[in-house]
This record gives sequence, structure tokens and C-alpha cells, in this order.
Amino acid sequence: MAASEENLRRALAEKQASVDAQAETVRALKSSPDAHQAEVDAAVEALKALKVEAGAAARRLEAAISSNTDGASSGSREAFRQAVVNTLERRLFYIPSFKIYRGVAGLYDYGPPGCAVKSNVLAFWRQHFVLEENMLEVDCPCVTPEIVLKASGHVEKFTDLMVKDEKTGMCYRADHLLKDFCKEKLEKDLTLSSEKASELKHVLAVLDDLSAEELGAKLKEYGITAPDTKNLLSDPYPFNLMFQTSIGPSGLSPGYMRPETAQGIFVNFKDLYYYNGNKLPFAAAQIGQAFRNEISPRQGLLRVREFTLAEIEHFVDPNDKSHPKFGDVAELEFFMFPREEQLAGKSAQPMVLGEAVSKGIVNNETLGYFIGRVYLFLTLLGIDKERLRFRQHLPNEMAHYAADCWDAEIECSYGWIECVGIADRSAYDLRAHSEKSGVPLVAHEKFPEPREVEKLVIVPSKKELGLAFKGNQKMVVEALEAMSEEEALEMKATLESKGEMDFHICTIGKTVSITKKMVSISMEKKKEHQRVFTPSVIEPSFGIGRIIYCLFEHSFYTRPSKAEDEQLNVFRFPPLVAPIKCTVFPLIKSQKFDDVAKIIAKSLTATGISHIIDITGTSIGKRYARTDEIGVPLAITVDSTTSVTIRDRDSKQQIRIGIDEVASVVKEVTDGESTWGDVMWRYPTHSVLHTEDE
Ligand SMILES: Nc1ncnc2c1ncn2[C@@H]1O[C@H](COP(=O)(O)OP(=O)(O)OP(=O)(O)O)[C@@H](O)[C@H]1O
Repeated sequence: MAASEENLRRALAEKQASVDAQAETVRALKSSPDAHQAEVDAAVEALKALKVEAGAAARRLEAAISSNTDGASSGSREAFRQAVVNTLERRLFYIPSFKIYRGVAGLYDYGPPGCAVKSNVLAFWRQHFVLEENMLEVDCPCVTPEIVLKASGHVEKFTDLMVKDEKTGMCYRADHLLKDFCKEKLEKDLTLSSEKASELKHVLAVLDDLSAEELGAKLKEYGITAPDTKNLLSDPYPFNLMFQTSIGPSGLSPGYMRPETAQGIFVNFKDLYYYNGNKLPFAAAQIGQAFRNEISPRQGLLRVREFTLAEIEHFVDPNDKSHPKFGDVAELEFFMFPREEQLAGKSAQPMVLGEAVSKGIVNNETLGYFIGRVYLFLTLLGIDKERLRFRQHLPNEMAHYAADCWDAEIECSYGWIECVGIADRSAYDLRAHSEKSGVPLVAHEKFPEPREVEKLVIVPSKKELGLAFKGNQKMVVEALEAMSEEEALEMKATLESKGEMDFHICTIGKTVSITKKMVSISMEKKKEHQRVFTPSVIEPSFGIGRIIYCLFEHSFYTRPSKAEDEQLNVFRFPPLVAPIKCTVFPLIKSQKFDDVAKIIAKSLTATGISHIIDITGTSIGKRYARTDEIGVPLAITVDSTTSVTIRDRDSKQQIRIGIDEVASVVKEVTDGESTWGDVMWRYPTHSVLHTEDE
């Protein structure tokens, strides 16, 4: 990371801390009966001024990051990444899978500390989401029959465009090659004219919209060849990312390894709804492996072929997307990057979540609630809030049926990475499975009295649409059926007055002309005892490996050792995620101290605290360094038979306490009931402690 960037980050963190402190003062004054109104007003004004300063600091940092495209800066990012990755691989956080057979791209094993971090992250996920919201957790198979993934659209559409090296057969993602080319030209080619630069920027902006033909034409126009050999490339063609298999020995029942866990929840909707007492809203959750045969896996844990997903499907009445607990998160303020700001070329700004929802920037309260909960989850894990933003999808990134989508993006040495997708997918998934399976996946609202209701009925004429749109008929039918009441009524009025109307269909990226003969839209009166509807789905989807990798980068730092030219690596994991909570070192090899260490270990086990005993007898400084490198928060040195020292990883401060108090103090700190500062305050130390180079 560039030094100036680091300074700007620090400045921003300081400003943010002042904002938090002032907000606290305002809250205290507002709730104090003795405070004068003038005093409150002055504090509010001061808070506003601090927020403006924090906003300016954020903009300066953002500008520095986006202008950091020179070799030196990307070089230092590369060096930082190398230091992190070397440490992770050396200490077995993760290991390339099947390494002794030279490995397979995109497959990784978690080693002992990596497994522990992952299981801590997942345990916290369960506590923060499943427990807090009384979600219904399920565990479905990875092998999925074809019909399910046909209904969800994955068989037809879960593709990336691929090109092949014409001589070696090596495969590449066509859009990645074009993206890398444009970015490199923009960053490094100083002779680039302003027209060419804006053309390349335009290509980057529309990259997701390009068809295979358009992408192929661009690759040819720019003379892009295979990166490894410079050989010519084939034309792009779609490659389905799912691993295909067959279920059973006959080979007659095709299946796939699931590319996401969500479908398992959708197909169980009917039973889960019943289990929940036929009540909405409710959420189901699932943690499990997902498989994507990525064309060119890269960036370590960030793009792999098998990974852990943790997904929530929150089912809600489409007419009422309010959330009873929205107030709990409404005052949170963090970096948000709405669509309009992106299109205007601006940067992410801190926004109060409640305002983003009330101004309609975030589509609804439930979506906003989950954005807030995801923010809390990530920052409590240890993700730096200055390098976390919520970016709204641009229209071309969103499926036609989605009401709104936001990605939690975390900045690491590879740039901004999507780690959690939070989408309001409307009723699409349940409708698709209802249609394919013939089982209605619907909810009911019983009326106390029968009601006369006006119902919107949209009936697309498949025959007319087939004649007009041939292969695209199904997409047009789906898009017409998915219209909101407002859109349908507007179409009805236009068709009645003009006979035809332009209609944009995102799935095929085209605007088509709809005529009166192609669809009938009417409002019909009926007596109803209940309302039957397909619930909307709000889906937060967490890529656990991506979150963990970003957490590794955000937690890593180096500090000088006493030995010249040597830097010691430290992961400053919060105790919540630290793979092991404490280490126990007998100061010297001695039976007496070993026995004390065993007594302490026993009490730690009884208290449920993970720990290791290090009896290697190397210097205490080396043993501290070794556990700092895997992020262990506390180290206990046994140097007497009655008391021990406990050393805090980050401050390197120590306290001395009695042996029988160790387990309770370690538990207090690692459970987050007390901070290290609280403990230091309680155990002022006058006796001899250990120096780092002992
Ligand atoms: N190949 C992968 N390796 C690791 N994690 C992944 C991979 N693909 C997706 N994820 C994670 O799964 C989450 C949900 O998947 P989703 O389908 O929304 O991703 P996506 O939009 O296809 O991701 P991308 O555009 O980066 O390929 C993502 O937010 C990400 O954290």
C-alpha cells in the first residue's frame, strides 16, 4: 500500500473517530434533562462540520486510490500481497489442493489455522443471522438434478464467454482479456489520445452488455492475443460454468454440482412455510459448498472452483417490505455507492442508512435492514470500515426481475472485490419453480371478511409473440408477466391509445415493440376470502472464502524485530475470529513449569478456550513472534508456580495474575466482555515481566 494512501486512511479513521465521539455527545445531550437547547444545537452543528470534514477526507483517499495506477503503487500492493500470501501458505492457513501432484488451479485446502478461522467466521454468521432472526437453517445436497437448474435458468444462462488459444488450446475469459487490455492501456500508455481514452472507458462501462460477436470484434480490433503465448485467439463462445454429472449408474439422470445453495431453499419453500405456521415474513438459511468451473481461476481464494457460500432467502409479502427491526440499523453510517453516483463518475460517500432508505436510494426497508446487518457482520469480523463499501448494481448488471441489488465490496490488494451480494429478487425464483414443478409455491393472507377485489390479469398471447419474436418469445412472455401493476396499467393505456408501445427487455438487452394483439391486460372484479401471492425474496449471499481472504489482508501488518532488517508478521484478528485464543509457554524447560502449563491448559479446556502449549524451549521472543504470526491474541508465560504473565499481541503489554485466574481472564477478553485495557486497569503490574528479545 502506498505510504500517502496509508496516511490518508489514518487521517480518515481519525476524522471518523471524531464524528463517532461527537455523535455520542449529541446523543448524551439530547437525553439529558439538564442540557440547554443552545448547547444541543451547538453540538449538532459541530457534528455536521465534522461529517463534512470526514467526507472530504474520504474523497481525498478515494482520489488517491484511483490515481494510484503508477507502477510503484501497484508494485507495493503486489509486495504487500506477497508478504500476506507467503505467511498464509507457510503457516498453513491454506494450501493449494493436491500439491504433491502439482495442484489444480482454483482448488484450495484450508490448513489447521485456516480451518479454525473459517469455522469461527461461520459460527459468528450463524449467531449474527440465523440465531438473531430465528432463521430456518437447512442443509441440502450439492448434487442437483438438471430439472431444478433448468427451472432456475442456470442450464441456459449460467455462462461466461470464453476464447481459446488457437495453438495450445488454453482457455481465457473473453471479457477479462478485454478488461485487462483497456485498464492497462488507460493506466500505462502515456501517448493515449483523449478520444481513445474515452473509447476505452466506454468499453469498460458496457463490458457486461457485449454479445459474443461484439466482444470478438473488439478483441480483433485491439489485436488482443493469448496472454501467455501471444498466439491468435478463437472467437468467443459461451461456456457453462456448472460441473455436469449424472445421478445413478444408468447415466440417464443428468445432474450438476450446485453453483449456489439458494435453489435448495426455494424448492423447499412449501414445507418451510408450513413449518413456520404459514406465516410471512420468514427467512431460511444455508451454508454449503458451491461449484463453478471458472474458466481461468485467479487471485487465490477470490476466484476458485469450489467454495463455501452462506445464503439467506428472506421471504416477504411484496406489498409490505417494511422491517420491524429496521430502527436498529437506521442510524448506521457507512460508505455507499448508489447507481447515480457511479454514472456521474463520483466516488462512494458515507451515508446514513435510514436516509438512503427514506430517500428511495435503497428500494425497501428489508433490503436496507440486511445491508445494515451485513455491514455490522463484516466490521465485527475485523473488516476495515474504510475499505468497505456498498455498491448498487447498475441497470445492466441487474436481472430484469430484480427490484434492487447491492454488493458489499471490500478493497484489498486486488482492488474492490464483491464479497456479499444483497438482492431483492422479487418473486422470480418461486414463480420459476412453481411453473416447472407444477407445485404452487405461494403464500396466503386470509381476510376476516370476504373482499371484492380488482385483479390485474396479464395474458400474453404466446402465438402472436412467437410469430413476432421467435426464439425470444419465452423471454418476452416472462418480462410481460413480471410487470408491476403500475407498468402494466401504463402499457394498457398506451396500447389503447396508440396501439403499440416500446418495451425494454433486460434479459435480451433489447427494446421491442409490443402491439395490442400481443397481450391482454385487464382489471377484473372478484370476491375473495384470501389473497394468494408469490412472496418476494431478499437474498444476501456471502462468499465465505472472499471474506476470509480480505480479512487476512486487513488484519496483516509487520513490525520490526530487535534483529536488524527483520520484520515480524502479525495478524491482528479480533478474538472472535482468531484461530487459537491463547498460547501457553513454560519459560524454561522444567518439569515444574510443564506441570503448571498442564494445569492451565486443563482449566482453559474446561472453559472452552482453544489454546496450544509451546514447550519448544526456544527464546520467549521467538515464541511470541510465532504465535503473533497466526494471530493468537494472548500469550501466557509460565515463569513461576503461583503466577504467570499474560501478554497482549497488539500492544505487547503484559499483566501478572494468579494461575487460578487465568482461564476466567482469558475468557473475559476473548469473549469480548472486557477489553485488554479493562484488564490492564484491574491488574496494575509491578513485578518483572518478559522482554520481547528474551
Ligand atoms: N469463483 C468464486 N470463488 C469464490 N467466491 C465466489 C466465486 N463466485 C462467486 N463467489 C462468491 O459468491 C457470492 C455470490 O455469488 P454471485 O453469483 O452473486 O457472484 P457473481 O456475481 O457471479 O461473482 P463474480 O461476478 O465475481 O463472478 C459472491 O458475492 C462471491 O462472494
